[in-house]
Parts: sequence; C-alpha cells; structure tokens
Amino acid sequence: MLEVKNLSMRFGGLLAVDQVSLDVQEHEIVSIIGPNGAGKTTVFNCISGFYKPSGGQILFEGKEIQGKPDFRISRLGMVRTFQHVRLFGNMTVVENLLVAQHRHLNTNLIAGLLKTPDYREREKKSLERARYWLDRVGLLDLANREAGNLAYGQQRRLEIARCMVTEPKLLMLDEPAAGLNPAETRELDQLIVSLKEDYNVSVLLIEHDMSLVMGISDRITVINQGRPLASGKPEDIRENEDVIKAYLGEA
Ligand SMILES: Nc1ncnc2c1ncn2[C@@H]1O[C@H](COP(=O)(O)OP(=O)(O)OP(=O)(O)O)[C@@H](O)[C@H]1O
Repeated sequence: MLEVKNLSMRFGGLLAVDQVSLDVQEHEIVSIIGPNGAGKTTVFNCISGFYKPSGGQILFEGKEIQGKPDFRISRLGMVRTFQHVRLFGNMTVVENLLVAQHRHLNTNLIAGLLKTPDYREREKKSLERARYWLDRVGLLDLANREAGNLAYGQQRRLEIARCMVTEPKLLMLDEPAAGLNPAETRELDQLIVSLKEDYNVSVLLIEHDMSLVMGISDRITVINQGRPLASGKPEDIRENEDVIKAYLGEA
C-alpha cells in the first residue's frame, strides 16, 4: 500500500533523514520508533506532503506521491494526526468533523449556496458519518461542546474521528498516546486495533509508549539519528542489540 524507498531530508547542513525505507501493507499496523530527534516526524512530514523530500521515492498504491501537496495526498486516502493536537478549538466537536469532510471532498461552493438535492444528500451523509464516529470514539454526548474545552484525551480521540470521517485507507498517527493516562492509553490501544480489524484501515504509527507499540504493531522500523537501524516484528526488535544500545545511549 505504502512504500518508502531511500527517503532523505536535509535541513541546511543537517541530514535529518538519511536513506530510510519502510513499507505498510494492507491490514497492517507499522510503527516507527527511535530516540528523540531521530527523524520520525520528519519522515511523517515527507510522506504526508508537508515537506518535499530531498531524495528518495514514496509510492502510495503504486503511484509516486513524493513532493505532492498534503491535500492531494489526503484525498488519495492517507490522512494523519499531529504530535500537538490541531483542532478548531472554537468550533463544536461535531463541526470539526463536518469541516474535515468538506475540506476532504472539496465541496462545491455554488452547490452549497443553492442547496442542490445532491448537496443536501451529501450533507446528510456527512452528519451521519460524524455521529457514527463520535459514538465510536465515545464523544457523542459532547457533540455540541466547543472542541477547545474538551479534556486532552478527548481531543486526541476527536482527532482520530476527524481522520476517520474521511474514510482513509491509511491512517498516520504521530504520538497519539502522548499526554494520556494509562487507562486512556489502553482505550487508544483498543481503538487502533479495531480500526484495523473492523474497518480494514492500515496504520502507520509514531509512538514512544513501548508497551503500546509492542502490543499492537505487526512490524516496527527503528531509526536513529536519521538512519535506519532495524526493522522487524516486535519480538525481534525487543531483542535487537543495536536497538537496545540506541535507547540506553539516550537514557
Ligand atoms: N523544519 C525543520 N527545520 C530544521 N530542522 C528540523 C526541522 N524539522 C526537524 N528538524 C530537525 O531534524 C531532526 C529530526 O527531528 P524530528 O522531529 O523528525 O525527530 P523525531 O524523531 O520526530 O523526534 P521526537 O521523538 O522528539 O518527536 C532534529 O534534529 C530536528 O531538530
């Protein structure tokens, strides 16, 4: 589904990502881990079109996407969350989900002004999807609250719902467990697995919470100082000496 080959990203004199390759197949949860500053978010930013990579190739369903703008990439069916929550804080919870769908579908302004039957039908579907996903992430009761007033863990779940209303094939999550308490992390763990099992969404995950990563990943890619260090199944990564050394070095 997603194939990243020899990706590099240079910021001035700093080679933040150096020849990183990874792939995500259908029905898979793949995690990217590595010490702070390893280049994980930069890899995400290149894949999702926020940065134009300095080198390498990114293929989504066989088509080259490197250097394409983020909105085009998300319309192909690959959407992401951010390390820091990016919701419309002044809008209600449900409005956040409606806006996400408008932006995704690039709703026609004239059709909207004239309220054509086709437009009304799509609006109805958008609202149904929004309600469905709010219910799914446990936020339906809070649909009319301002998003900015939700608790942090609720905002993180809303971010996932905001991605899911666009019906993606691949969901990219940047540190979704950051700032969550252990109970919230367990709920998140179940939610991510259910996205794969029940909705056939593949997931690419950056996460520091090792028990979450080891528990739900089908495969893991480790990067260190921008370079690929190891990749494999969780049990192989846990025992890999280079990986252990990289993490001990950080401690
Ligand atoms: N826009 C940018 N301009 C210049 N340098 C950058 C930029 N973005 C990231 N970097 C640098 O690239 C390196 C990799 O950063 P990145 O945020 O990708 O790491 P990370 O593995 O996601 O770290 P963390 O786990 O702390 O989030 C760091 O040295 C960082 O300072």
